[in-house]
Amino acid sequence: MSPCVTQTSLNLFSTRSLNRFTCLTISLSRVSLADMLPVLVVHGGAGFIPKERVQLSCAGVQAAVRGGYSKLQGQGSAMDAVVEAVTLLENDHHYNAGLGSVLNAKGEVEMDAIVMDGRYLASGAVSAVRKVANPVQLARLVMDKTSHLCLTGEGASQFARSMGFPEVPGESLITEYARMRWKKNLAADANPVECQMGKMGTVGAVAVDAEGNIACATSTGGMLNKMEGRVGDTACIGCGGYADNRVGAVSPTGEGEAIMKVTLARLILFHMEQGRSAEAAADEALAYMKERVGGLGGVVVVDPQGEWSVRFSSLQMAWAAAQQQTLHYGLYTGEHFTQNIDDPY
Ligand SMILES: NC(=O)C[C@H](N)C(=O)O
Repeated sequence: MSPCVTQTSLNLFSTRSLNRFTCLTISLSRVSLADMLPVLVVHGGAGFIPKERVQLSCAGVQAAVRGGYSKLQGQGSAMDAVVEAVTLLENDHHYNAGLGSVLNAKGEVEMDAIVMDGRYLASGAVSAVRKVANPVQLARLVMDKTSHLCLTGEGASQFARSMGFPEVPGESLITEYARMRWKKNLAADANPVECQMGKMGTVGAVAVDAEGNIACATSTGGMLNKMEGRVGDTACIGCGGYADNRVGAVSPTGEGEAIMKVTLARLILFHMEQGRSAEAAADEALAYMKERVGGLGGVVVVDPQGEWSVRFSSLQMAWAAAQQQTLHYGLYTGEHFTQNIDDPY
């Protein structure tokens, strides 16, 4: 189909002085739906990334968006794309998901993940799961092979074994960096939540495929030095993710307990149902979370037309998006770079 873009404007502005949120909007007028789709948006966690990890954190989200977008350009669905992107990020030790997850109070890895398919409101999740390299793929199996929405702990492990899902030694998911941060936060005067806000790193993705189907996926090691058995927002539908073909999809990151209190993903879609744009809805919900429960975080959002938004109330969030053969990416407030998706890094 020949492109019928008659006017495309890219608005990027920081409203930091007003509300301290990064505001990023792709606003397009008179663009056919076929030109806007497919689209994939990926995040690598809201927080602050130490200088020495910035470059690789940014490279990781770009690689993930390229991997997921190539699925969308082939026969892949939105679900295939978000699972591919999140799998790549789980395998990258620079993020708090899969390999490199933060450790719980006992010094062990326990992870949460969710997927949601906007066609049927189908969803699958795992919580407090161990010895699994790619929890997002196990979450997809929960969706595809069970009548349940979430399996936890040992039950999730048993299900994984029954499906022949590969088990890895728990130790193999632990990095030196994660162990160092765990030790540091064992000190009596430590503040793990504060420290975590310093370096978050949950990963997530939202996508709309060429058919207009919408999906989301999120994966995390949770909060630093959390209690054993703690279940965070990521495993909970409407909190750590939501996708509905009629409205859009959201993948959040941030302080899990705050996200759960305001059911952040569903709250954003509720605002979109009331007529707000993806950007305005995200902005309103993040502001509400901050004001009502003092929580910081970030989100990636898409709507059925392929309009997308990246918003965060934290200092940074590594993100990347792919649409119309263009790679978009950024990290700091107000930052937005673009390049052809086929060009080298
Ligand atoms: N890094 C994060 O985004 C943490 C995640 N939301 C959790 O609380 O489990």
